[in-house]
Amino acid sequence: MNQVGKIGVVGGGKMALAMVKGFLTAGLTKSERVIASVHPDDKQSLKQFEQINVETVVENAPVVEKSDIIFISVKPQVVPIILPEMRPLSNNKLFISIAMGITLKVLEENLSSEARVIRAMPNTPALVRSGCSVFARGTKASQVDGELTKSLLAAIGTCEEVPESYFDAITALSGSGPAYVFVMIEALADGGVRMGLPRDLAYRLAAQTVLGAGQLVRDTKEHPGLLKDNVTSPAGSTAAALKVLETAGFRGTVSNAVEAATLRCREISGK
Ligand SMILES: NC(=O)C1=CN([C@@H]2O[C@H](COP(=O)(O)OP(=O)(O)OC[C@H]3O[C@@H](n4cnc5c(N)ncnc54)[C@H](OP(=O)(O)O)[C@@H]3O)[C@@H](O)[C@H]2O)C=CC1
Ligand SMILES: O=C(O)[C@@H]1CCC=N1
Repeated sequence: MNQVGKIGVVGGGKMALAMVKGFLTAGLTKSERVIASVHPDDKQSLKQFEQINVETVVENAPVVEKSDIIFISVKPQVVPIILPEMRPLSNNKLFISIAMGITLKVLEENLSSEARVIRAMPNTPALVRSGCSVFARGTKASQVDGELTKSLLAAIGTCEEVPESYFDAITALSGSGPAYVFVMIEALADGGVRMGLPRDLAYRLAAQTVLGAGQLVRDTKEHPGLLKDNVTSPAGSTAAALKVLETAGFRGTVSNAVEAATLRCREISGK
């Protein structure tokens, strides 16, 4: 635990809170070694950081000054506002930006030339240490910085180093992906309720079904199509359901959703 320096969070919102709670649950750091800037208007985040005994401040400067590793977790539109504030304090600090669409080039150009910068893309299941994250290193970030980032993000799920060119598609797939899956879980449960199940049972079964199906793909490494075939009995109920999904363009719709999110990331990146 001692090797992880003091962690700062600039923009203590939903994703930052999920990560910090994950770090604390993983025993990677202690609440007194974390500091977060939280907007006074974001009363909910303020309360939640206070509940986990993390020091909160309204200014970003003290976060940078007091920390070794600083997570940039404001919305992409706010990044150009906060980088100039942080620049004079950013020498020799490690910055890990999780902001959608904000490139390493933009981060490096707007922080001190001595700042070490990493771009990461986590997702909200980090809260329960089942997230998946990727990261890419900037020009000044060393292999040791990469290993440190990996140790932090791997404590809250899986973590891989990837080329930065993958980031827009990854943001669209795994960054935003939990939202698509939550819609799926809600829809599965709604269907069950429509067919007469109690709501709480329907949510429990829907959540466990998604979790189990994901684990089956991950652990067996079988093709998802084969696993789908294993569920689908000839002239059975699954085949009847799949016909409805295929007729409605389920696959194409999900795939198009990933494309739409990727294009939005590219737009933010100015590509
Ligand atoms: N949510 C997710 O699943 C994921 C999000 N991300 C990225 O994480 C970042 C944050 O997203 P998310 O947590 O959802 O958003 P939130 O809006 O919950 O968090 C951002 C926080 O930054 C605060 N803020 C606004 N302006 C400033 C400022 N000038 N200085 C300091 N803090 C400020 C906001 O306050 P206020 O609300 O008052 O404006 C808010 O509390 C985004 O860049 C997003 O792309 C990445 C992966 C997944
Ligand atoms: O919706 C967004 O812009 C962010 C990026 C990934 C998840 N949430």
